Amino acid sequence: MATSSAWKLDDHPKLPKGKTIALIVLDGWGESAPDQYNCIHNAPTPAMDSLKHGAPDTWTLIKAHGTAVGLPSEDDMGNSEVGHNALGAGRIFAQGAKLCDQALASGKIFQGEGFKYVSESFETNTLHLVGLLSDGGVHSRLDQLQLLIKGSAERGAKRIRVHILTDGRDVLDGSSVGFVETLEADLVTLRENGVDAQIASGGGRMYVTLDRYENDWEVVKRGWDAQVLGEAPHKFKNAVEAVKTLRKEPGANDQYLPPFVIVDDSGKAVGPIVDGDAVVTFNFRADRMVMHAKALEYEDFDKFDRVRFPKIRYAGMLQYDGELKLPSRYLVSPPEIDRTSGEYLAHNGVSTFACSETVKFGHVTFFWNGNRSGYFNEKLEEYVEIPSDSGISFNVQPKMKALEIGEKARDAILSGKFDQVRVNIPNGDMVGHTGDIEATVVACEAADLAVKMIFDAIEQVKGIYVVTADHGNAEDMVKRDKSGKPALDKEGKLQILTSHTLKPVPIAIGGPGLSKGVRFRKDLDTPGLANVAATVMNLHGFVAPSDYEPTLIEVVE
Ligand SMILES: O=C(O)[C@@H](CO)OP(=O)(O)O
Ligand SMILES: [Mn+2]
Ligand SMILES: [Mn+2]
Repeated sequence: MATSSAWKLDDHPKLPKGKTIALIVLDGWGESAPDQYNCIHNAPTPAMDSLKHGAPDTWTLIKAHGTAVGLPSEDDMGNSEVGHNALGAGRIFAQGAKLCDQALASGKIFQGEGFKYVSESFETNTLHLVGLLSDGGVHSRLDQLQLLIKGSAERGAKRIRVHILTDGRDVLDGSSVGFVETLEADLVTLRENGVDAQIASGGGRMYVTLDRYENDWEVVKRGWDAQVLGEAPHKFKNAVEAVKTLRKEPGANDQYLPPFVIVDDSGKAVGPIVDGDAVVTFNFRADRMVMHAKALEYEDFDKFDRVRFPKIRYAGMLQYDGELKLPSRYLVSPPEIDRTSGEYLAHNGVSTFACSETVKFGHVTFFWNGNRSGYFNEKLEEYVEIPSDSGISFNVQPKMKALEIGEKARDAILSGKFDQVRVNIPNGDMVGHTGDIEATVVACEAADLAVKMIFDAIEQVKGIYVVTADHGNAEDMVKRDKSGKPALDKEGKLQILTSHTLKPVPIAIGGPGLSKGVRFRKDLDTPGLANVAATVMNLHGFVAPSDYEPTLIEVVE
C-alpha cells in the first residue's frame, strides 16, 4: 500500500521504529481495593502484580467508563465495544447509547428513513420490538424502548409485540422480574388506550438470540423459533408469570432463561412475526445483534432452518455492521469511527498480528478497528481466532483459551514477522459475568499466566509490552452501598455483581525494548482508554495525528 500523504505519520523525535510491541488487553480487569470480592486480588497474578512496582512511571490507572469512552454519563459502566473503540481509535466518539438518547429526545428518530420504512406496516400489520430488556446501558436501555413504543403508538402503530431477552449480566440477576413488570404496566396503559400491545416471547440473553461472532447459531435459532415461528418449549399466558416461574428451576438465572412464548386462551402464540409485519431490534450495540440481523434480513441463509422467512420491514436501532451494511435499514446512524490507529499503522508499514478466542475475537479486530471487519492491508496483518467453548457457561471452564492465546501471541512475537502483536484475554470478564467467585479467581490466574508467556517472548526479542484492560469486572463481584460496603437485599443476602464496573483499569509499559527515559506523564487531567492509541503509535516510533487524545508517555533525558 503506498502511503498517501494524508496517512503518513511523522517520525517520533526520540523513539525508534522497529520494536516488537505486545499489546495486551485483559478483558474485564479493573483496579479496586483488595477484599474477598476482588477476584484479581485473590488470584495468584504475579505477572500483573509485579508491574505495580513501576508506579507511577510505568504503571498507572486510566478511566474506562462514562464520558471518557463516549457514554452518556459517569454512571455508565464501560464495556467492550466502547472500550476497544476508544483504545483503537484514539479519540472519544459519542457512542450508540448516547446517539439514541439524542435521537429520541429530539424526536428525530421518528422522522428518519428507518422509522418511516417500518411505519408503513403500522396500518395493517404488527410492529415487533426485539431486544435486551434492562437498564444496563451496554446493549440497550429500557427507557429507550419505552420511548420507542410510545412514539410508535403515537404515530399509528395499532398492534405491538415485544420480544424480550432477560439480562442479569449488565444488571443484577433476578432484576428481570422488575423490568418485565415495568414493561407490562406500560403495555396495559397502551391497551387501555386502544393499542393492542403485548409481550409475545422471551428468553435469557445468553441462551436466546444474543450470541456473537458465530460462536453458537443454536442461540439465534432458539430466538427465531420463539419470535418468528411462535414456538418454544415453555408457554405462558403472561410474561411476568413466565419469568417468575422459569426462574424457580434449579440453577436458573436471568442470563440463561429458556425460551418461552406467550399464548392466548386457545393456546395460540400471540405474536409470531408474519409477512407484512415490521420488526425493530432495539439494541444499539452491534456484536450480539449481527447474527440475528442476518437471519432477519438475508434471503440466502444457511445457518439454521428458518422454516419460514417472512417478508418483513426490518430496521435495527443502529446499523450493526457498516461493511456488510447490515441491517440495511436503521433508526439511528451509528458513530462514524474513522482513521483508527490500526488503519494509520497499516499505511505506515507496521505489521500486525491480532488474536483472541471467538467470544472476544471481534473485540480486538472489529471493535478495535472502529467497527470495521477485515484487514486494512492483508500483506501486513494477520488475525487469528481460537474457537471458544460453546454451549457452556464459562465458570465451567474458567481457564478458557487463555494459554492458547498466549501461545499464539508468543509464536507471533518470536516469528519476527510482526511489529505489533495484539491480544484480548477474556477470562476476567467472561467468567466474572457468571458471578461465580471461585471460578473467577481461577480465570484471573489463567489470564496472568498468558500475560507471563507474552512477557517472556517480549524479553527474548527485546521488545516492548503495553498491558491494559477495556473495563472492570473481576475486581469487584458484589453490589455495594454508597459507602462501599457490600449491599444486602431485602432478605439480608449479598447481591453478587455479574456486571462490569465503574472502576479504572491499569496500564503498564515495559520490556527490554522500551527506550530509557520513557515514562507516564503526570500532567494529564483524566487520562482514559482513548489516550492509549497515541501512546502505542509513539512506541512504534511515530507521532500520533494531532486530533488524537494525547499520549500517556514522555521521554525524559
Ligand atoms: O457480554 C457482553 O455482551 C458484555 C456485557 O453485556 O460484555 P463485554 O462488553 O465485555 O463484551
Ligand atoms: Mn470487555
Ligand atoms: Mn463483559
